[in-house]
Amino acid sequence: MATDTPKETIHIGTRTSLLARVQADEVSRHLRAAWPDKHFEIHAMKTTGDNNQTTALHKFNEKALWTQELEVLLQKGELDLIVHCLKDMPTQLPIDLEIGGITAREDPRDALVIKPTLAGQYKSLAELPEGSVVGTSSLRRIAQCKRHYPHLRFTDVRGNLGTRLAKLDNPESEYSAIILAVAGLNRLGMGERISQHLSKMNGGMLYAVGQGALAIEIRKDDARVQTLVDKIGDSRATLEGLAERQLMRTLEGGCSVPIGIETEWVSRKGLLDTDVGIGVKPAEEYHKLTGVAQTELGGQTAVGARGEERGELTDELIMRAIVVSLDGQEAVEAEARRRITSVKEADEFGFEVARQLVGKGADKILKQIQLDRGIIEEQGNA
Ligand SMILES: NCc1[nH]cc(CCC(=O)O)c1CC(=O)O
Repeated sequence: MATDTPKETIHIGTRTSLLARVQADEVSRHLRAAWPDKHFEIHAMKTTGDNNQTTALHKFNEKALWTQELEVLLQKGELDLIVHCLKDMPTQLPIDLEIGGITAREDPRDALVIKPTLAGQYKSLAELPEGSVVGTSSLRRIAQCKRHYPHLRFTDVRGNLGTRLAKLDNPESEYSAIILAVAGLNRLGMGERISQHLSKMNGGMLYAVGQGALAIEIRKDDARVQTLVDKIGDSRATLEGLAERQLMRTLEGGCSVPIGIETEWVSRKGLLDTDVGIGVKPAEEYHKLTGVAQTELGGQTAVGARGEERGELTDELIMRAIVVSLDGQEAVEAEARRRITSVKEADEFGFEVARQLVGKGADKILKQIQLDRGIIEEQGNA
């Protein structure tokens, strides 16, 4: 009779919130399906961010608010991988750790959730009456909202997702609505509470770098764990996530700075109607921007995907980004599109869009925010 050799155990770290546990479960389920001969064990622990629910997030100097305690265990070998919301990860990781992969991204948009007693009457930020209080602690959300909805007021709301919803739902609370990530609500099965899905096109709100994506942090050069992660990573989510983070890193953003982003993949095979270079983009300019080939079609200059010539799909990433001043008065926007097939290209693309933003004055907005923050914090300490 064959003796059962014990399965190798892989230790997964996560935070203790319900959302964090659901996310770790999701990743562990994918890992188990991909690696049935291994045993995956989840360990949940509190981080600095979990232990302090009152201080406004942007007042923390420590950027590794949600990650550090777990990273120490990963470094010691007590954990083999950590599941994080990509959005909560600092752009600079400890030198000996890295992102091993990013799984398929949930809906990255922001969501408007309205107080139950008002939800029948109002459906969007634009409809909320003058002076309504919207709860959010995110400078990015506040700055973009102030820009488009000067009739609303914004107040901090902290705590995990359940706590925030409970504060909103309390009929005595000041909040008429709160803004949360769609992804968190969906993962907890509360997507039906969403009144409005916000985007650049709908409400003029761009999401946070990494929002809606789960990243798996591992020890650098840990080939054993990297092999496990490779089977569950999603190449598009990984490349777009890394491109977004490179933009943020270049702008030295961190989660405390109002940078909004949208990334979108476009798959193209052959010529698209919109590529015919009449009334759209001069083909030559398009070629310079994208490297995509030009052809002559019945006297008209047209541009077509290089992929057509080789009979393959061309994957292009569109990135839209915005940097907004805290009062919403100033904003700088950029948009670019490029074929991305490697981490190197993703990094270059993020860097290029960041440079475009700086060229338009984003650095001045960011500098002013640093100055303002100094003043705000001094007042807070008085
Ligand atoms: N610490 C905030 C945080 N980090 C990740 C999410 C949502 C889920 C995600 O972006 O994957 C949230 C809550 C929110 O913004 O509503």
